[in-house]
Amino acid sequence: MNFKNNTPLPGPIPIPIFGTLHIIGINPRAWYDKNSDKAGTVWEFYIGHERNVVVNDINSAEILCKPSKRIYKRLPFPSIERMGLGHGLFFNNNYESFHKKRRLVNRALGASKFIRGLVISIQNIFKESEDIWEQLNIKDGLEFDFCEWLRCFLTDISVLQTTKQRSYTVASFAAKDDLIQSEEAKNSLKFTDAVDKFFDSLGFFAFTPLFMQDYVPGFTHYRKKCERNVHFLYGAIVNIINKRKKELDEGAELDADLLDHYLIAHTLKDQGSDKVENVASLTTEEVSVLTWDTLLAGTEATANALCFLTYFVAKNPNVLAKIHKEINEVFGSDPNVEFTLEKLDNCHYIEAVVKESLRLILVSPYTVKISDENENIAGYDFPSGTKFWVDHQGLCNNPDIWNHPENFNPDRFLSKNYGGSSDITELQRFAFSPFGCGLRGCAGKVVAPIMMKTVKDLNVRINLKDVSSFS
Ligand code: HEM
Repeated sequence: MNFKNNTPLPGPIPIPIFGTLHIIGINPRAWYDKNSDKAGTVWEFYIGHERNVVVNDINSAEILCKPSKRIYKRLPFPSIERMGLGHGLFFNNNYESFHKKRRLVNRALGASKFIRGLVISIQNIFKESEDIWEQLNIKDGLEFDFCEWLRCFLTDISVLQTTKQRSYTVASFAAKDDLIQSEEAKNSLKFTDAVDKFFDSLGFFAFTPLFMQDYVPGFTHYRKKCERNVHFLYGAIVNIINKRKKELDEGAELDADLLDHYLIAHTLKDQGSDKVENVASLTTEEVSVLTWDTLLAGTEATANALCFLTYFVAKNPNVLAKIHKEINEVFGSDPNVEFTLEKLDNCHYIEAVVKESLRLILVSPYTVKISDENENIAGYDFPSGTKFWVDHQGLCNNPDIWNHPENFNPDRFLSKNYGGSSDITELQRFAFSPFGCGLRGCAGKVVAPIMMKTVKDLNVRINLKDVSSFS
């Protein structure tokens, strides 16, 4: 194993097979900060024998974040590609194929019919949650793991929007399985359980060198277990798609959700512009992988971001009071009022709260960019194929860019017209990167804040008591 390279950089000393993985420990951020403090703006570490370069300065980030065909590849997941999931969007590092899928996903997620449908689904599933709590006859309040509930809630929404299927994770969570007796509910729980397991395995797939996954007994056993889970999940998605294809062939009405969007893309039923360009429609396999990608990319990230948001709001009663005030002004006092996109657009303060929370703690603190050409970054020459880590958490919390970045201050994102102090500079606009950057930046970056706003507005109906103990 050879750790020599043309541009030696400071960084922890690697060992064969593990590289520097074994010393990262359970708090990768602390490890990262320690190395950055010691080594400065550019340093390196190794995943197995693969070199990874960390860059912390804004100029390097600007180069790596440019939307350019030169730097569009993300960290490869060879074992996931081996399972056939590399030709969708998230794990796709083939430019032509990625570009075709990305345009399609952008179009699907940006369609106003889709966004309106999403807002309605969120309200309906929230109402179900409220009904379940009522059925459980909860009078004096309910203590529950709010983040876990959010995760279930987001899972039900994402499954519905991407596969048209009802899942019952909220019901199962709130009722502790009592209300989940039907075959349909049991199957849906198996499906969402497999989704959870896939998330759990992602870290393993990303950071365990292929050699270890294939040849070191404990690791090989775990890889096989994860593969069985992927095959189950993938098979379930293919079944859903075949069923829907048949319904559409038999003349079923089109819905505004993602599945129908992918199924009719580039066919005669497609009202979008791509039809004109004579692009081939998607195969069942491609629709399955795209469904997989949008289901998985959106759920966990949004649920985690909402957990952080709730934490900050609970810790800042003055912010909660302002949210209540805005909701009363925009929606009135009737808790059953329908949420519309137009009304959500008027929630300027809540939008600022969402942004500030996304800035302060990032769901994905780093992204990895791989250049297809030689690059000169921070004064060093790097060969093509170098893996660069961009520190978005650092960009969003850099004291040279943000005034008191450690404070939770939604006013910094609220325009003066609405009582805030916002005067966001070009540099801040660039540095605000919770959704990553460049060609591979989050495909859900428009829809995610709308989801967060809707959920937050609805959540205000849950009385956050005893906020001091919220941790
Ligand atoms: C607050 C919620 C979310 C956060 C913080 C978030 C963050 C991110 C980040 C950091 C990336 C990687 C970007 C990069 O490599 O530069 C990403 C990719 C992606 N996200 Fe999100 N995301 C969120 C919600 C969503 C939602 C709701 C969807 C879709 C329904 C979605 C779909 C995607 C997809 C498809 C990709 C892969 C894009 C590509 O490879 O071209 N995300 N997201």
